[in-house]
Amino acid sequence: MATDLRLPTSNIVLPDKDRFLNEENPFEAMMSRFDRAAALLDLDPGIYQVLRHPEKQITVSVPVMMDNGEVRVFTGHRVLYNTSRGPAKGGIRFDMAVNLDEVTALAAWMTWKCAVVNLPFGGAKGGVVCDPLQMSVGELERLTRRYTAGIIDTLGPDSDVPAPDVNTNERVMAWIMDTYSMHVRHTVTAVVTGKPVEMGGSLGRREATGRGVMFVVREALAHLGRPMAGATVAVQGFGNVGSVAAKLLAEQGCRIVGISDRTGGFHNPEGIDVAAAIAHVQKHKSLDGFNGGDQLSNEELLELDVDVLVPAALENVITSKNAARVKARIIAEGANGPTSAGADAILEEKGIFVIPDILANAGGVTVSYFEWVQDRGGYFWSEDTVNERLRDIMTRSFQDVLALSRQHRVNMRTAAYMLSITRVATVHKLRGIYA
Ligand SMILES: NC(=O)C1=CN([C@@H]2O[C@H](COP(=O)(O)OP(=O)(O)OC[C@H]3O[C@@H](n4cnc5c(N)ncnc54)[C@H](O)[C@@H]3O)[C@@H](O)[C@H]2O)C=CC1
Ligand SMILES: O=C(O)CCC(=O)C(=O)O
Repeated sequence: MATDLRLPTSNIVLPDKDRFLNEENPFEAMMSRFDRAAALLDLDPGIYQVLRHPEKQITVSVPVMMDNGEVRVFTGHRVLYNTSRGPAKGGIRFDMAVNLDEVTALAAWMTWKCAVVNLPFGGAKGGVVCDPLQMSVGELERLTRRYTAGIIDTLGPDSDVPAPDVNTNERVMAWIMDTYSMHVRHTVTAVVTGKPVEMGGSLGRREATGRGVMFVVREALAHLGRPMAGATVAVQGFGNVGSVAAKLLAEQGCRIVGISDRTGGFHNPEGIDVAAAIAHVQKHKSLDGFNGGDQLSNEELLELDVDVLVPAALENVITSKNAARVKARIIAEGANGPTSAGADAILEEKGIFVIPDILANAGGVTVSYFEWVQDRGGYFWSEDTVNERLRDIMTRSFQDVLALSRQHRVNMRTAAYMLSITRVATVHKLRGIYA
């Protein structure tokens, strides 16, 4: 007879949700999806309580000597949401909008994301409240090193492994790796992923999130019986995720008819030259001044009549305020949390097929996992091997979530949460721990 893994029923009172009432609070957005899936799973009440709370929240003050001699003190956070399945994994962002609720939500999303693609990681996220676009390279390096020193106790290849996110990149990861290695007095490449290839980074990591978006869009179009060739696509955000997704979707025959970044966007029904847009951004740091077609706002881009919409910039760009006007047939969430919980029902009613963030943008952390494996093994793979293994994981995960959504007659987001919560809860039960 199989071992009974059920835990004793808990009588802990449900937490007060009042402090998360705002539709656009990312933690609320995450938690309302979690609650819906948990209810369908009939989750053990004790495990339900555990999974509603972050394991650890760290806040540090980060003093930095600016180039003009002034000392400024920045605030940084690192949140470990759940580590039952393995070391905490998740990016670090530098942005003025960073706050503890947002970082906690992003850390929870990392937990579900790693589980949905079945990586042996827990979830974490970090952030520093700053405007990196206004800082010199020297100031950014000092900020990064001091922030790393502030959170050093959590970091390590077996405990907490950062990666790039909004406004951070390979260079920032190199500084984190170096600062950590100096503290422990030997080189530890596996303490961060998304590093330069020359120092233990993986081939294919830079493109991995956008490539993963391309793979799930390909699966979704096939599922809906639509051809990839000629499918029209609009992409919001033209950074790491958006620009690579646009490039690879165009290579697959899609027509990229809309792109945007923080400076605004362009619409061209004939198709935008994505390579030229990437070259423009490399030279000018934004799409501003690019000759890409008719100018349009970010709000208008989201409402274009396209086959596929890829929000790949920020949270909460599709909310109950504009969801009714979204005309895309498929939304592939390249960003984390681009759709508010309030928008979910509206999109579902309109019959829009949403590939949720925790699945659609999991390509990045999947290749981060490959990088961690390669660093620990000291043996590096070819780019083709990385891309093939990424394709296999993204395709299989899409099909796993689709099968569950059909079985339970729920949308893809609820199915993705159900799959990942089940995987995390199962490990909690097996380990016999509540925290
Ligand atoms: N880099 C990665 O591997 C992963 C990133 N993500 C998520 O994807 C999203 C984008 O991340 P990255 O591409 O890495 O960041 P990035 O910093 O490389 O690019 C961000 C892009 O968004 C644009 N943007 C900023 N504010 C905007 C606004 N108000 N309206 C329109 N566009 C705006 C920027 O101009 C830039 O083009 C974030 O939600 C991030 O958490 C998710 C998984 C992995
Ligand atoms: O590559 C990673 O470890 C995490 C990337 C990330 O922050 C994300 O998927 O949101």
